[in-house]
Amino acid sequence: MNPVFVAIDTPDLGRARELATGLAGIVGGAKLGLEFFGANGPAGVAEIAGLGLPIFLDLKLHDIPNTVGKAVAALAPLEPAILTVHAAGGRAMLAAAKAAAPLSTKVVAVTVLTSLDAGDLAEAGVEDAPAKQVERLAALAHAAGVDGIVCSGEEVGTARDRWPGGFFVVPGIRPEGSDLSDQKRVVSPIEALEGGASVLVIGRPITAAPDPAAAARRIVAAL
Ligand SMILES: O=c1ccn([C@@H]2O[C@H](COP(=O)(O)O)[C@@H](O)[C@H]2O)c(=O)[nH]1
Repeated sequence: MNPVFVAIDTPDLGRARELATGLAGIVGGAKLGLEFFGANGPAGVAEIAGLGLPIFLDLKLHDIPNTVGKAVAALAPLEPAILTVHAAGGRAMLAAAKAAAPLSTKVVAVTVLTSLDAGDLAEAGVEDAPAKQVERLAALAHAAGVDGIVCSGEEVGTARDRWPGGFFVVPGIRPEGSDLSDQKRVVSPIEALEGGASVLVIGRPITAAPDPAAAARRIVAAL
């Protein structure tokens, strides 16, 4: 399977359609997140899904178990290949998400956002390093019965060792020479893959390139 999922972060349905059409056959799937969903809703997701790429619905749900379970049930007709929730929502919330998801959907728990470093965690009252917090939340996600986690490429190797059958989604991917933007824990595509990533989420290095298809081809060819 092609592990590259392109993050289509735009509120513009036409632009999303153009990217998904141009990248089908080059990448393995399309990730649609809050920006796209807020503007276009489930109908927009269904329209992009109709273009042929597997859909990763990255809504990072985080609420009480009943609310998250009902939200996942409401999203179930979209049958996303992957759906995110926040591991910090706790064991019962994670279990409720998994129970409400279609069998074909991988429910993955976001551990520590790749835009955060140790200083950011300390500001939120977490004194441990990101790697330790990822380890803790990965163990919780595993125990709760979801399919895997989202973490950075800096932690995926250890996480994979501890959960060999897990599904590991790695954003914060930056090919040599590309802008970090708001990402703080980044690795290259090949480092993420060699670390044990199941899916590489890559947004701006592809979508902000003058020729997104050529940028995606270069990344996939280097794996
Ligand atoms: O920890 C996380 C979780 C999710 N993301 C999402 O991945 C993409 C990354 O986009 P880039 O343009 O390649 O930075 C974006 O949609 C985020 O919402 C993440 O970056 N980190």
